[in-house]
Amino acid sequence: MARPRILIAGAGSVGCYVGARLLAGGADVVFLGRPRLQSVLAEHPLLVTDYEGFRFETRLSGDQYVTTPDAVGPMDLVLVTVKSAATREMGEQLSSVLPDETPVISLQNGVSNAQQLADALPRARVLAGMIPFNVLQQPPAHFHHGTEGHLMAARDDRLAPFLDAFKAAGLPLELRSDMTSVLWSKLLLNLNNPINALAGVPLLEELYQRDYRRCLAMAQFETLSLLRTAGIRPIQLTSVPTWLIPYVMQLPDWLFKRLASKMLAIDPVARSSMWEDLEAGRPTEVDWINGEVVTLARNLGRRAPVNEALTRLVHECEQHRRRWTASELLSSLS
Ligand SMILES: NC(=O)C1=CN([C@@H]2O[C@H](COP(=O)(O)OP(=O)(O)OC[C@H]3O[C@@H](n4cnc5c(N)ncnc54)[C@H](OP(=O)(O)O)[C@@H]3O)[C@@H](O)[C@H]2O)C=CC1
Ligand SMILES: CC(C)(CO)C(=O)C(=O)O
Repeated sequence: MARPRILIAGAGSVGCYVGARLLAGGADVVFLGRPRLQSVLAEHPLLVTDYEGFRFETRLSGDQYVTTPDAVGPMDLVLVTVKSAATREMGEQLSSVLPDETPVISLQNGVSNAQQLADALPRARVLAGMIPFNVLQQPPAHFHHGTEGHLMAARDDRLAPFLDAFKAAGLPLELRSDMTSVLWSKLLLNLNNPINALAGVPLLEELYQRDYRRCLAMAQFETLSLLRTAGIRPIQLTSVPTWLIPYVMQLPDWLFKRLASKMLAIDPVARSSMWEDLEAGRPTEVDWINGEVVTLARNLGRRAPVNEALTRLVHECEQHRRRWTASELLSSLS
């Protein structure tokens, strides 16, 4: 497709970053977002950068950033990039404006957003997607991609015409037939989100402390055991096989740091999206991450006490913000 028209449904960290890169690659992109960011973008350019030195700055016109779905017009592809709590509302808003069969990719964390969107958009072609890397928003409108990995989405013929646009954007999209495994594999990595949010420090600073890593390993071991029972095989998303990650997390700091420089391309400023939510006083996605593990356990007639505890602690933190040291967090989970 020469110049696909792509809607970013939820112009926040992921949406602005992916949308701006698609724009830089030549696609026709419309951002649907809140009036707050619209007024920022009226004053300041949209700037995107990545950890490998990519930089693109642009001024969006009034037609390129809209705040209601009615202003959107026909779209070739929709990327949904809202937080999980906003998925249903976004789906309902889009349902009145999207032509039948429009491909819609959920570029979100968690394992159930695509289904929620499909329920709200029965006439669209909703597909699960996965975004592995971190995007940090810095005022006024700078979105920085701080970790490695590439986009994935469910294999579907309707996505073939868009692959060149993603490639031109420098964000190749891999089509997969095993999205359940892909999404659970990403969720295993996202089990670090609550730990990073509770720690209140950048990802690297957190991961360089063994007791935080031990908390992550506990949550991952618990999840891997449930996935085995459920017959879901994780795929490898980092340079380390997924099943090995919790073992690596338990290594002493000196050894972990040595391995991490090969294993993790993480920018020193990168933080989890859950930290961003706590910082902004928004409800987090903990119910769509650790909460999904608790639900999976319940469906299998089991319990997931570590993920239950992390869910509870994050909800407490949403009410009364506090920082957990590594040893405090470890003893509260042990
Ligand atoms: N940030 C990251 O590094 C990563 C995030 N992810 C996942 O990607 C998804 C998106 O995350 P992220 O980009 O951080 O989220 P953000 O909160 O930064 O972005 C979502 C934006 O959409 C807006 N929005 C929500 N509902 C509507 C609506 N109905 N109409 C218009 N705008 C709306 C939100 O506004 P408001 O807040 O006012 O509701 C917010 O500005 C999540 O599932 C997240 O877990 C995955 C990998 C990395
Ligand atoms: C990229 C990663 C794993 C970073 O924590 C993430 O998905 C998030 O912040 O939500």
